[in-house]
Amino acid sequence: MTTVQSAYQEEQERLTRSLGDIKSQLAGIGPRYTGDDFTEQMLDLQREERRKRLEVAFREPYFGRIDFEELPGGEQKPLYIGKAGVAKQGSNELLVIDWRAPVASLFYSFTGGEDAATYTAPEGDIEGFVHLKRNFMVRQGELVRMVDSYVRGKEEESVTDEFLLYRLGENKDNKLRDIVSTIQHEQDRIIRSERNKALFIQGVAGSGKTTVALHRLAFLLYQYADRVKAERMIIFAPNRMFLDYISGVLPELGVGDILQTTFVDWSLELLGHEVTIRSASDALAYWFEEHRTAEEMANAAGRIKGSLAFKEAIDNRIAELEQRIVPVIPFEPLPGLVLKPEQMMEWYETDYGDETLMKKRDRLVSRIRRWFESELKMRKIVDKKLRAKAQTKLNAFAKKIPSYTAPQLYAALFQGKQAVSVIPKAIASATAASLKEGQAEAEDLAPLVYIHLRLYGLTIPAYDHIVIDEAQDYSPFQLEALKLCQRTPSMTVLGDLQQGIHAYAGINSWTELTDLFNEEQTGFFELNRSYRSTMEIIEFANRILGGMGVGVKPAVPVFRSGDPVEVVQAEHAAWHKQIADSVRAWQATGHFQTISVIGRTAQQCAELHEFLLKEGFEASLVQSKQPEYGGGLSVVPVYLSKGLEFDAVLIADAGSDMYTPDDAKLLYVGCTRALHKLKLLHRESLTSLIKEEITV
Ligand SMILES: Nc1ncnc2c1ncn2[C@@H]1O[C@H](COP(=O)(O)OP(=O)(O)OP(=O)(O)O)[C@@H](O)[C@H]1O
Repeated sequence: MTTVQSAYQEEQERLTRSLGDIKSQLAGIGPRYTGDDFTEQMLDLQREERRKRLEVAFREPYFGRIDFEELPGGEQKPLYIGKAGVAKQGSNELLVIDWRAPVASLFYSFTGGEDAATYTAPEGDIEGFVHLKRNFMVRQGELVRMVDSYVRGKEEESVTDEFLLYRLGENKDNKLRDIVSTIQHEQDRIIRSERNKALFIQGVAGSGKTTVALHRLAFLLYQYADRVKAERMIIFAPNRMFLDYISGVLPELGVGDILQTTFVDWSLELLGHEVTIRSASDALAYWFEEHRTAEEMANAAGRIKGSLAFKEAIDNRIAELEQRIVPVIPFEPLPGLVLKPEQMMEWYETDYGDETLMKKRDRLVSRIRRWFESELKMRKIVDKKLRAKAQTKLNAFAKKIPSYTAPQLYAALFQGKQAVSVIPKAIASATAASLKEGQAEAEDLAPLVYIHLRLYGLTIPAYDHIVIDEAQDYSPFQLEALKLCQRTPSMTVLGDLQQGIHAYAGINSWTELTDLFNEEQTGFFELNRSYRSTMEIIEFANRILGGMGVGVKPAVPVFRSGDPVEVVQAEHAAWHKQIADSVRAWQATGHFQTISVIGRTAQQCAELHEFLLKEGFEASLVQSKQPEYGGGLSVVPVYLSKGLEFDAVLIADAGSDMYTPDDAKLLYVGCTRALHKLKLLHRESLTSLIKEEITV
């Protein structure tokens, strides 16, 4: 038997022993408690937590091993690393170390070399030699793959990326997956970054931004278990379908209860549904079903309403309102009974210091009412008529102390002479008209939420951590609103400017968002390696953006080669048939689990979908309101494909009439969805965004 074979056998035996241990621990947990005793219920919850951890461990106890010799004088020890830490039955000795534990960081940060490696533990930096770094793949209790990526003294034999390449070469189903076994060093730095920061991540398509953010949540919950609670964490994603797509990762990492929502849904809830929103699909249709120029996007209402200039105008308006809260005239409900403005100001300033504006206002009104009641009592005013008259005066006086809901104050910003000057007249009057009907646009939500929070404060517990995915589509104003929902900034904000297809609402530069935080509260990371697609696909997609000029950083592919990208001219009459033939040929290989036909508009996709159904394909049509992503064969409008990925992608029509020079980001998004296979058809001449014809 060779050394490799015997090592493999030893590992298989250890695996079998570990699984046996975990199984018997699971069996020992016993049935669930269903009685009324509170202590028992608490104990039951703890047992359930443990059961879940053990179940995760039973599926795949560990994926890595690192042999570490702590200096000075420590023993060389094998450490097995898995998704959930497990102690040996009846002992404190660890069978599996949680991937988030300090020592496990070595598994991700160590990239070879004979020098001592270091990791940071609560007691300080720990130094030592790494002797072995081994990757495993365990399926149904069997060791199916074992790769040594580092063996001390035999570095020439180390194969750093083999395991990663194997994982990347696999097909994808309808859900994003965890990457604990192959987290890369540059990703690990982000995941393990300290808590009290607004962390910004600019990452190219497929660099693992979404995945990394989810792993970061799991890390924070582990590392700061006493200060961070899952129910006080929130993830903002672009739409419901995307939330469904990422929904498998956190449970697989043993994390539950994190609120996952869209900014629109969250805002409407916070505003108590006082406004309704024009459907997101209408806005998408406006921007994507017709050609819109870059200039139109740059001057869109969303950009202006999302700007800091608008926020400043609102801050000024709130400051003015505050000036008007305390009456400047005395209140005299009865002749000779006078409440002076100075007294009201004193109450306002000294008694309700930190409260929000409308709370202070309401307290002031209550205080005046209490003063009124006690004065009447003291003066023994019993005459009913006199009392009623005084009461009417009180009510009239209280009414004059301004009170606003967020929609009321917001609407006032667009009306008549009082309209704020930063909003162009046409936009102001359109907004005023919609608000009259109780309707708002998505871009009105950030200012509305901001006003609501400034007037009434947060009525839910402040968030411990906020994740914002696809943050290039967020305005500075949205972040300002979210900042009010945290005690200290603790955010992970991720996106890719190169995929900023919603430029009518988002940012052009990260500084628009990073400038909202103090420098010491901010961290900025870039991820330039792309893990999703083959080299051929990434290089092809990079060339689409290449024409955009300065500031565009090309994605760096992992060395994973696949088929060349195909660009094929289609005859008008044969276009449909060519689409069906391509899909059929891909399906026939049996290599691809998810295939997407990506169209330019929702209408084109609906037609293609109908055609594919007629041809006998089982295909789903992705639409903007969709709550779920089903995998398999799907037809997707390009602007809804962002964030998703498919084994094979067919860009249905990359003609010059479909993708104008302004649509580079859109086409880039479409092409970078493909993992293994990318093909583009075009009926008219090929879009000028693709410089060279790669035809087969
Ligand atoms: N370290 C890794 N090991 C294995 N797979 C990885 C790794 N990092 C990323 N991936 C894979 O790369 C793909 C892209 O990841 P993800 O969707 O998180 O990237 P993204 O940067 O958010 O992409 P995009 O901006 O294009 O939507 C996923 O299939 C993910 O599993």
